[in-house]
Amino acid sequence: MIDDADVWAHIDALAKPKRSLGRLEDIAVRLARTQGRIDPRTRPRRIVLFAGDHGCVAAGVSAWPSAVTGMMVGTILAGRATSNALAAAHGCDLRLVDVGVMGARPDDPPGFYRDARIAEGTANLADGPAMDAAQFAAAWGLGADEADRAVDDGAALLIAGEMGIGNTTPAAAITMLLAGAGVADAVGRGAGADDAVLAVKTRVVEAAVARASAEADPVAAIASVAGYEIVAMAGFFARGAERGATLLLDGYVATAGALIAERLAPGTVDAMIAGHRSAEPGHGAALAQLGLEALLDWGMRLGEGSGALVALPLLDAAAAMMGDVARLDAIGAERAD
Ligand SMILES: O=C(O)c1ccc[n+]([C@@H]2O[C@H](COP(=O)([O-])O)[C@@H](O)[C@H]2O)c1
Ligand SMILES: Cc1cc2nc[nH]c2cc1C
Repeated sequence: MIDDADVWAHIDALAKPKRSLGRLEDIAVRLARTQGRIDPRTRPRRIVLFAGDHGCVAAGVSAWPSAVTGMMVGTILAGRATSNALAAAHGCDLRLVDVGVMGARPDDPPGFYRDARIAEGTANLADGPAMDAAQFAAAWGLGADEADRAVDDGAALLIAGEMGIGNTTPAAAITMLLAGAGVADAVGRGAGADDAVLAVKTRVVEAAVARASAEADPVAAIASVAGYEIVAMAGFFARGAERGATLLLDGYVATAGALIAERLAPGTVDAMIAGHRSAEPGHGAALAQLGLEALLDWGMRLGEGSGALVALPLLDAAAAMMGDVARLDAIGAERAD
C-alpha cells in the first residue's frame, strides 16, 4: 500500500509548476496506487487475447457468423490483426488463448487448445444456461493461469483482449445483472447489428437476464449468461490484481469480465485503469459501477484489446514523469506556486 499524499508530495516536488501536467498527474497517482510504488512500471507488459464462441449466435444476435471468430484467430496467429499491429507499435507482448472457439484449426501452435471441460462455444443462452459451474471454473482457471504466467514472465501491466462473435450479448446481460443497467442501455449494435438483429438481441438478453436473476447462487446466475472468454478475463483480472500487476481495461466485453472479477473477488478494481469508453451504450454504466473513468472516449468498438492498447502510451507518459523527472530542489530552484 502507498499513501496518495506521498505520491502527490513526490509529484509536487518535481521540476515543474504544480499540477502543470493536468490529468496525466491523476493517471500517475492511480498507477502508483495500483502497484504500491512511487515509480510505477508499465514495462514489461502483456496483452492476452481470449477467443471463444457463443451458442446464442444461432438465435440471430450478431451481424456475423461464428466462423469469423476462427478466421480472426487465424489472422491473430498470423500477426495481422489490429491487436497485433497495435501491440507491436507499443512494445506489448501478445498471447492468444482458445477458450472455446468453434471448429478445429490444424495449423494452431502446440498448447493452443483449451481445457477439456470447455466446449466449442457456449450453449445458447436463449434456450438455457450458457455454461455450467465446472465450465465456469475451467474458464476462470485458464484466465488465472495466464495472469500467473505473465507475472512470472515479469509483466507489470496486463491487458485482456477478446475475440468472439456474439459476445456483446453476454456482455449486455452481465452489465444488466451486475451493474443494474436497463436493457435499452445495455444492448447495442456490437460488431454492426442492424435494427432487426438489434430487436432479436434485445429480446434474447431480456429473457436470459430474467432467468439468471431467478438463480439463488451468484456464480450460477453469472454462468448462465456469460461467455468463456469473458469468464477467463475475469479470472485473469482477479489473479493479476492479486499478483500486484496493473490491469488496463479495454471495452464493453472486457469490462463485463471486470464486473465479474469485482463481484467474485472484491477489491480487484483497485488494480484497474479504464483505457477507453467503448461506443457500446452500456459501457458507461459498467464503468460507473466499478467507479472508473475512461482515459479515452474515441468511439472505438472493436474489442481485441484495441482501446487499451491505444491508451497504453498515456500510462507510459505518466510512469516516465514519475520515474525520470528531476526534483525542483535538485536544480536549485524554489517553488513559487
Ligand atoms: O468490447 C467492445 O467494446 C466491443 C464492442 C463491439 C464489438 N466488439 C467485438 O465484436 C465482436 C462481438 O460483436 P457481436 O455484434 O458479434 O456481439 C467481438 O469479437 C468483440 O470483440 C467489442
Ligand atoms: C472482422 C472482425 C474483427 C474483430 N475483432 C474483434 N471483433 C471482431 C469482429 C469482427 C467481425
